[in-house]
Amino acid sequence: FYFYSAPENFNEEMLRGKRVIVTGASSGIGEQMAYHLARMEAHLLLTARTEAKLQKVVKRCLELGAASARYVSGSMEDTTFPEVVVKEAENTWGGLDVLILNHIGYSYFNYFNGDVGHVRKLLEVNFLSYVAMTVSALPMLKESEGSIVVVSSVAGKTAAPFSAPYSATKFALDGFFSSLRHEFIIEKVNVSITLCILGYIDTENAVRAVSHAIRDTPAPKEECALEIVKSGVLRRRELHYPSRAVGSLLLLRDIAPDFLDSLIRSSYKQ
Ligand SMILES: NC(=O)C1=CN([C@@H]2O[C@H](COP(=O)(O)OP(=O)(O)OC[C@H]3O[C@@H](n4cnc5c(N)ncnc54)[C@H](OP(=O)(O)O)[C@@H]3O)[C@@H](O)[C@H]2O)C=CC1
Ligand SMILES: CC(C)CCC[C@@H](C)[C@H]1CC[C@H]2[C@@H]3C(=O)C=C4C[C@@H](O)CC[C@]4(C)[C@H]3CC[C@]12C
Repeated sequence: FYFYSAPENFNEEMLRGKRVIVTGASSGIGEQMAYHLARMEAHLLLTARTEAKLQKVVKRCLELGAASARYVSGSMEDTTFPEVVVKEAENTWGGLDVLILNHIGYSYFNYFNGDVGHVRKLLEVNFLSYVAMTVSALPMLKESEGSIVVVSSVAGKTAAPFSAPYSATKFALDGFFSSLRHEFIIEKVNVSITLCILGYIDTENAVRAVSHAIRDTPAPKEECALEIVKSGVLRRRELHYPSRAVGSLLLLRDIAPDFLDSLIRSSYKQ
């Protein structure tokens, strides 16, 4: 169906020697992706703000078998930082195979408080920096016929309460990257774009933010991270994880949107 052939089955050797950038790799799902990629013997460039955490993750990646692992620390609130990260990859590897965009800025989980400045900042960190990373990395990705992986959420396909700014940034990713995917196909640019639609995952930050308010049991971050890596390498269009829960949610969204909305509200503790 696509003009390029996408492999059917995943094999860990597909990552051996591949040059991969992972953003938001100091904790949560990004950290777990780094460990999977390390086991698969990829070259890693990790980024996030906290240098001390990145040092520990890099050390662990080297122990796990990464072909190489380094980090560059900085904040995606800084509009020059995306290019700094990509330049680091260019200088060390002279190319890039996979760009995994995963970081998010801090969101409060509550009624929208009218703080427009927060929305602006979150759009910069969660959305515009993804665009800037893609623009900088695209020449190398075209050259390698590589892959872009964009980590989003069910909140980027259907809205839930207490996450208005966050949800807006995730919807923006879908609009931008799904449009770009069309253009790549039209222009025969052989760079895949995988949008990852995740449900509630058991990362420390997410559990701290929502466990008091949400009844659901979160899915494991280790398995989630592996599924993201696999779907990117297999050049899938979208990943739905956990697959049944996200699948039913999206089906309901299209056939019974009011019912889905009431289900979502009833999953919140009163
Ligand atoms: N956990 C969940 O329930 C769900 C998560 N997702 C998505 O999965 C992805 C990962 O989420 P999760 O692992 O839970 O998140 P975490 O909060 O665990 O990790 C976020 C990462 O982003 C980094 N980060 C935070 N602020 C900035 C900044 N200003 N500039 C650069 N990096 C920054 C953090 O490191 P540092 O603080 O050192 O900068 C950290 O490495 C996100 O895209 C999220 O939207 C989607 C659905 C559900
Ligand atoms: C049918 C229902 C069970 C489905 C409802 C699922 C809703 C409630 C779940 C699914 C995705 C979840 C959000 C998410 O994507 C990531 C984060 C970032 C974290 O740092 C703070 C919490 C936050 C905003 C989650 C909040 C709760 C969300 C909206």
